[in-house]
Amino acid sequence: MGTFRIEGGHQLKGEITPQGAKNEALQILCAVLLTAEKITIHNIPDIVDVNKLIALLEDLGVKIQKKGKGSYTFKADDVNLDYLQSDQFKHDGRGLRGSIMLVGPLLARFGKGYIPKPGGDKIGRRRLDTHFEGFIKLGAKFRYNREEYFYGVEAEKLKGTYMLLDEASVTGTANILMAAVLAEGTTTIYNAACEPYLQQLSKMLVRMGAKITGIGSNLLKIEGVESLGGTEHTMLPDMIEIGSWIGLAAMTKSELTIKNVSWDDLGQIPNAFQKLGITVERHGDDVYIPKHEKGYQVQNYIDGSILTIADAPWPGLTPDLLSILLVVAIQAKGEVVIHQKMFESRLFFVDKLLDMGAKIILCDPHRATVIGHNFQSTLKATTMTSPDIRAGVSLLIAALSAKGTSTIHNIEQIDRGYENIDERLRAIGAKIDRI
Ligand SMILES: CC(=O)N[C@H]1[C@@H](OP(=O)(O)OP(=O)(O)OC[C@H]2O[C@@H](n3ccc(=O)[nH]c3=O)[C@H](O)[C@@H]2O)O[C@H](CO)[C@@H](O)[C@@H]1O
Ligand SMILES: C=C(OP(=O)(O)O)C(=O)O
Repeated sequence: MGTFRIEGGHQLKGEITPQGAKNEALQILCAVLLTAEKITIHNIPDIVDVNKLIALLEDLGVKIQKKGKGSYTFKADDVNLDYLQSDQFKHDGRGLRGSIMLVGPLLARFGKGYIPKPGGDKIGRRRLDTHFEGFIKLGAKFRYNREEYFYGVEAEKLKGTYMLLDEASVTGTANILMAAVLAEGTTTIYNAACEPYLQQLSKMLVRMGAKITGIGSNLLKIEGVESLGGTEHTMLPDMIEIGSWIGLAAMTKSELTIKNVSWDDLGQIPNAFQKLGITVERHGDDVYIPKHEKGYQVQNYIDGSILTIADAPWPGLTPDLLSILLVVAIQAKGEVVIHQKMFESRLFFVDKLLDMGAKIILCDPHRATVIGHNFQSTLKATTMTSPDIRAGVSLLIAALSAKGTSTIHNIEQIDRGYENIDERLRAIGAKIDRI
């Protein structure tokens, strides 16, 4: 188990460039299975989950060449479907959430897709019904081995149809979309998720020859084609990382420039931090956070009632930033309710923040009320364990703002999604060591 040692209480300064988006990378990498032609991808983040998926593709027989930092070519012209029944696949496929999106492309191109129950954050129930209901609607036969937690779908030829998803699942929409592009006839997906990750995937599929309309909306129309060709794709910057650095800057009273953020793809993210009173300035395509010498004051609603920050499917606020917004609220002036609607076990990490001296009431598993210190009291350093990727980074931000030296164990959770985080934070003045 890896550990970070963090000496808190230092202001940071400088520029930080976000990595390529983790959740986009997981979709885009699975899409390479849809064609026998070469696909070139740039800005792939060097993080544990993505590297695990690249290794899975390699084990499936995809020819992979590294062309430079973050740039790879992929050629899936000789896929080894037997690997899908191997014990190694049953073990390795479990290692991350994103592996679930191998199923749609495999089903579409080869008529069968299998996956063990995928991993990812333990943040509450993470069901897969939406994915498999979609495949069944397209004509696939579904089977599930309860003993091995092994899912499978098979179909000679998928047939386009209309479907209304039971929820706007991000990976579910990507999976069904990747199956539908090679189905016979027209598929309509209503209540589709439309995060920038999905917009990017859709645009890539169109460049490969797919016929998709409604990109960016919750109504996708896909006219199936016989086959797809190669393309080149560049990942957007990771919006969750960008949000993490905004929170870090405010909480440590640091002046920070976050470079090349693709501002127009950030949706509600700047707005959510601004509601906490944080100055988030657009400088070209950079985010500039000035030093918050006098702190930041939570904005109430027009009628004076207490602010609630809640997640929602895109274009609502992503749930992946709520843990970070919660931590940043600890030093705000005022009160805020953080409502994590999607996941039921994602707020339990507040216990560690209470140990550090934060004023938080966990109202129920989904809601926490934070009463800000307005920097009148500093958090105390402590020893903690990272329960999931975003809670891990939130604890890291808390530790960097705290008085004294903290330790965070189980940092593998953080490495799952943040590239070389210790080195990049040291470059802007953080005192952090990997021990
Ligand atoms: C690899 C990857 O891309 N992971 C992301 C993906 O996970 P993932 O695709 O697994 O998450 P889903 O979008 O399927 O759903 C996440 C949770 O939200 C609930 N839900 C979802 C949609 C909805 O309209 N209402 C609702 O309550 C689901 O029941 C589930 O508990 O999307 C999540 C939601 O943005 C993010 O937290 C994850 O980082
Ligand atoms: C929940 C997350 O990731 P995953 O879906 O990969 O567990 C996340 O990125 O915050």
